[in-house]
Amino acid sequence: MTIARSVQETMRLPPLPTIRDILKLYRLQALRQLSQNFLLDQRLTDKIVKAAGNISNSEVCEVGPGPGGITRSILNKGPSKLIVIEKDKRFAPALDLLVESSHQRMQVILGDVMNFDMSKMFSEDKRRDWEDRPPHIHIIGNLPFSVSTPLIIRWLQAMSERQNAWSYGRTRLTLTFQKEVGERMVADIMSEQRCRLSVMCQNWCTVKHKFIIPGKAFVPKPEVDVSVVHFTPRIQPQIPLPFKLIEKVVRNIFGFRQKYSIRGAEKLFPVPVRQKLGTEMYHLAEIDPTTRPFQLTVEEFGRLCHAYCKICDQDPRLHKYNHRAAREEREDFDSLYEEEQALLETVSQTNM
Ligand SMILES: C[S@@+](CC[C@H](N)C(=O)[O-])C[C@H]1O[C@@H](n2cnc3c(N)ncnc32)[C@H](O)[C@@H]1O
Repeated sequence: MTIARSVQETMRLPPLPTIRDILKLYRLQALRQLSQNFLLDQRLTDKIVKAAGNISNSEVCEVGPGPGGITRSILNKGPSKLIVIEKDKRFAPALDLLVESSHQRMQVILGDVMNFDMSKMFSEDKRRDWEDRPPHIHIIGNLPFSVSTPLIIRWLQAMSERQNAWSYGRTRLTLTFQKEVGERMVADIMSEQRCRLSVMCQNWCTVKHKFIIPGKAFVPKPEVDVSVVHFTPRIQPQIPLPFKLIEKVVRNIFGFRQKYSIRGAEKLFPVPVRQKLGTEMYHLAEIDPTTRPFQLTVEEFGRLCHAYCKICDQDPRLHKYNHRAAREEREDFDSLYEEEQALLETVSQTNM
């Protein structure tokens, strides 16, 4: 037996009441309004933790531990430290029981992970350069879907800015999502599921769809099945531009999924110059305007983002243009383009 393995063996949890017993003991009912569903089957919680890779001697943050099913599987794998972040205070006694059994390795934070800053949460000696191999830090969690999807968008932005847990380097994530959402995250071009989320996730991460957990494995049973997805941040994003800019271009282009992609891209510009600048953007990017959004690779989205930047740099007011807010701003903005509009009208009259 290797030394590492024997350390891991001594780190295993002592016999404990089952999660089902814990739920009974502390009268923990899943709250529907918080979309709580618990995993009671240890083979499944072990499988989620296995999907994270080798976590022994690593520092782990579990988000949304609830009564602690996945938490136990994590502790049994011998991490040097486990910090759990749970919003619902009712789970504190069940989690404290694990703290006592964990050889001082576990800490509970009662709070909302959405606004939690992890930039000082792990040990300093775990920090790695971004270009180096990922640090021995992992984030694992089975959160409600209403939290996990907005959270991953927020974390992609943090990753792009190397903030939060990504100030330690390329921290990996293993998270659950509604099955359809997990499939979208890994969807390739031409696939039915290809969408904004596919491009955003794949731009900053290598994304792996690990496996599906049937809804019936949870208590209470949700309506849908669940995907376990693993993310490793890329050393270089495929599109090396600011998060907000990429998000804006990708969101607009996917605004009309079944139409020519230029239709969504035109919405990036105010009405009077929409067609002209949309055409210019596709010309600069050397993309066929009749391509549909789901046919565009991340690299092609990159060319479109660069072309959009170039056009905005000629008139920086364009950077701020947002067609959704345009109803209120239209008068203001359109007046900026009055001259151009007049010019366009003159040109079209001359051509008639
Ligand atoms: C779907 S349950 C899963 C519980 C447990 N991980 C399991 O697999 O059995 C989600 C858990 O996340 C917690 N949670 C929900 N929103 C949260 C947030 N914003 N921050 C931290 N925890 C949250 C819930 O209270 C609940 O315990």
